[in-house]
Amino acid sequence: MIQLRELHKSYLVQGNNIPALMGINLSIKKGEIYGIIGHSGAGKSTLIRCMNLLERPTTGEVMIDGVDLTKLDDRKLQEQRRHIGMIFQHFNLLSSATVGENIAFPLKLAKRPKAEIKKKVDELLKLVGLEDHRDKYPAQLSGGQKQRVGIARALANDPKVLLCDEATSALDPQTTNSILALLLDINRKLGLTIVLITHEMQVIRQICDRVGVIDGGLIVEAGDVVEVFLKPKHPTTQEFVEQVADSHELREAVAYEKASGNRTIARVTFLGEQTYKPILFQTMQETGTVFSILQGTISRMKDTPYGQLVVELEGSAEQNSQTIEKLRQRGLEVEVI
Ligand SMILES: Nc1ncnc2c1ncn2[C@@H]1O[C@H](COP(=O)(O)OP(=O)(O)OP(=O)(O)O)[C@@H](O)[C@H]1O
Repeated sequence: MIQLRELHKSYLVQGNNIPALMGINLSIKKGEIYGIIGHSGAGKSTLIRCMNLLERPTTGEVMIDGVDLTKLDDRKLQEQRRHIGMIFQHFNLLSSATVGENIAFPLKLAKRPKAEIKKKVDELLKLVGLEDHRDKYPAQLSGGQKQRVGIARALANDPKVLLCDEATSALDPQTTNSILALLLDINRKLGLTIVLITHEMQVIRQICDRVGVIDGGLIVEAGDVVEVFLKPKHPTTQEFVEQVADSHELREAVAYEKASGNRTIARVTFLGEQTYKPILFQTMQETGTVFSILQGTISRMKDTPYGQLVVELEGSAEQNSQTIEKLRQRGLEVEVI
């Protein structure tokens, strides 16, 4: 649905070219939720704004559903932009218009008939759960409700793609969850392709299918969320994964245990169905190994359950390596740390 090829963007600041994107190649499939994560200044906003040419790339291609936006004249670009909805961190609502009028705005711009606009606004209010707020003004709404208006307005022209620019960064954790749940619901109901940028791994873990990590204007790692999350390779990715992994406490526990003897400590990863099976306990029983758990997580990445246990094996060296071998044979990922 979206292909970015060799995308470069520099800003001219006081006569100097400041590079923000340095050759981005990215392919986003129809119907998926693709997350782009990066630190402040990495180029996230520039990248997402290049996807609808709010920001014109210096060089490179922006293909949306087979059309290269960089090659279009202004009129054709306006037309194509109707297929791309966008929501923003600070909502960007018209403060002097009601909720209903904000949602109707893009339909009026597209010169849709009145009856059609009313029907569409009704549908969208229902979709985002704001049926009772049609005549309120943005100032009378909570942050979460404002973002729901932003989402409804972005969907008014039935876009193929929804771009989300830090859409939950101004919201508290509970409201963030409800907006992410709404985005997931819309993605499933409408088959809409969603691209979101964020600096929070939690957002990626909750709703994205795939993720790209941006650092210094380049995608430094990309892949399925499950893969990238469980085996982060690039140091920046590792930092983001640590945000949600209690790594500090773990490092302390591992250091303490290692200091007190020649122990084997392993991180065992369970994925999908394996997560709820007693594979670890059974294997330890078979090899007669005693173990203790230093840290454990059982959670989900979107629809995929996973578990990660850090265990200390207290058997003989032979028992421990036999245990590790058997766990691997049974399909678990085991990393000795
Ligand atoms: N309009 C602009 N003029 C000049 N430089 C800009 C402009 N917008 C962004 N930049 C620069 O481009 C680089 C990337 O900025 P960008 O806003 O895309 O990063 P970001 O990852 O979205 O950061 P943040 O999360 O802080 O918004 C930064 O060095 C920034 O200073």
